[in-house]
Amino acid sequence: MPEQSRTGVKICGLTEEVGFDACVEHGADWIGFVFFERSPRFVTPELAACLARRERGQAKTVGLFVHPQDDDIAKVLDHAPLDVLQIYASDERAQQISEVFGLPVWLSYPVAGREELPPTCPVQRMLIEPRPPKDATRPGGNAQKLDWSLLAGWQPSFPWMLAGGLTVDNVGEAVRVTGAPAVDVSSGVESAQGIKDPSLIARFVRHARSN
Ligand SMILES: O=C(O)c1ccccc1NCC(=O)[C@H](O)[C@H](O)COP(=O)(O)O
Repeated sequence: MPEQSRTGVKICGLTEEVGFDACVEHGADWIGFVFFERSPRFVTPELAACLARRERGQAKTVGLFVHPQDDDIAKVLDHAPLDVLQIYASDERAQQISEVFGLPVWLSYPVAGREELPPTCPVQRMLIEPRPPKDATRPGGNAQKLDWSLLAGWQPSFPWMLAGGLTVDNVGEAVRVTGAPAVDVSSGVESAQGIKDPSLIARFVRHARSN
């Protein structure tokens, strides 16, 4: 977990060793694996397990699931020991998943307006990101930026994370404008969809914590 005053950083959608090692080397707090088959970042449980074994003790692993059945999660956990489950589902389903698997759950919470910001947190953390475009093939990982002004002055009593369209060039401003205690990125640190760029990862982590 990041120190209290230090912005937490999650790098999501790891698929290969070079990118994974860069996350570890440059101090990412969380490394995400996408178990959504239509994503260019999809990994099998076996590949996730193979990559996770390269972790050297600091970063936590996050498994990302979209409206999963219990079996979908169980099959992954049979191979890959995950520290956190990031879920796209209802509040109630996210709570149920946390109870079934006894793991911390983060609920991905797409918003389009300030009135949609969550008043409560049914799980361990809310991941606030933009509602995907109507033609999107996936609910996240679309390099789509949220209007950060929606979050100005929002100070929930629960842990949250900002995601969506973050890059090495805008993450510092995003943290300053929103006060986000943690940030999440996928597209913004890639040289191609699903391929992470180690230098972008290094710069993103540095800029996220430069405030
Ligand atoms: O990353 C994906 O391909 C993905 C696929 C399906 C559901 C969620 C997905 N990503 C979720 C994340 O947590 C992303 O890191 C987040 O949406 C930010 O993505 P980006 O705007 O590309 O930085």
